[in-house]
Amino acid sequence: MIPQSRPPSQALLSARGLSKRFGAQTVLDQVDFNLRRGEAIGIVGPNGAGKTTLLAALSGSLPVTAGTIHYAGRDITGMDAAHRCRLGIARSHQVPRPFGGMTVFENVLTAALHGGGFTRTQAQERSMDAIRLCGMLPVANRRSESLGLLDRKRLELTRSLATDPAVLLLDEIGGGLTDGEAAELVGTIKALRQRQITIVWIEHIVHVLVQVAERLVCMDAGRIIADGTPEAVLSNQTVMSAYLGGHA
Ligand SMILES: Nc1ncnc2c1ncn2[C@@H]1O[C@H](COP(=O)(O)OP(=O)(O)OP(=O)(O)O)[C@@H](O)[C@H]1O
Repeated sequence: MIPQSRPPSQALLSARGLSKRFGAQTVLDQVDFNLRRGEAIGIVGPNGAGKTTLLAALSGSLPVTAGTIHYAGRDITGMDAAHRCRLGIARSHQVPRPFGGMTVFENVLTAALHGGGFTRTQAQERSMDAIRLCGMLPVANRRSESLGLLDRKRLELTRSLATDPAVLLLDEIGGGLTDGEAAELVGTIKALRQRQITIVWIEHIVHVLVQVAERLVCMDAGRIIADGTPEAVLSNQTVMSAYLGGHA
């Protein structure tokens, strides 16, 4: 028999029995999660469901209390975020965290050098490619602290892209955008998919999310309560009651 902690053979990234507790509070409760190469998954769920915590656990920025994570056939459960980033797992944060005192280009270059582990020449090329793809060229020489919210969110995406990820974990990069800006963002994410980047995207704006995600995962109270096509998940009774306030 295959041991429980081994990922299914087709999974690129796979979590088994993932739990995270903060003191007495269980924020992730025995989560199993599989991501196949090239997929685009949307993660939805009410506030406090554990979505950001799941992303943090997968990226390595938060150690888990229990469970295992495998990536490309390797157990990465104890590996830190920097190491996982070099292996191809990049994360953008819900609250943008640009390096102050640096331009947009310098921010992106720093990510490519230190997150991606590239040589300076490679890092410059990767940075320019990511900046172009994310529409940041007009602001490339601006100080990051002078950017508005939209550009700071774009910078988060650009920095993670510059590390040359195989898996991109995106946390609410669409919040607060106008319809036109959201359409631009969808265009960018679709371009990333054409580059075979696997995407996990937490987003409250579901009509934007489903333009990219072919699979939705819904979380509530630290558990995955639905996983399937957007149509199936969004019409699921348990999902509807979770959004209306009752836990499944
Ligand atoms: N560092 C922490 N210490 C203590 N509790 C935490 C910590 N981080 C998150 N939590 C708690 O864990 C729960 C899940 O938080 P998380 O941010 O993962 O939810 P979420 O689904 O991403 O919510 P939202 O949609 O509001 O961003 C919340 O109750 C939150 O208060």
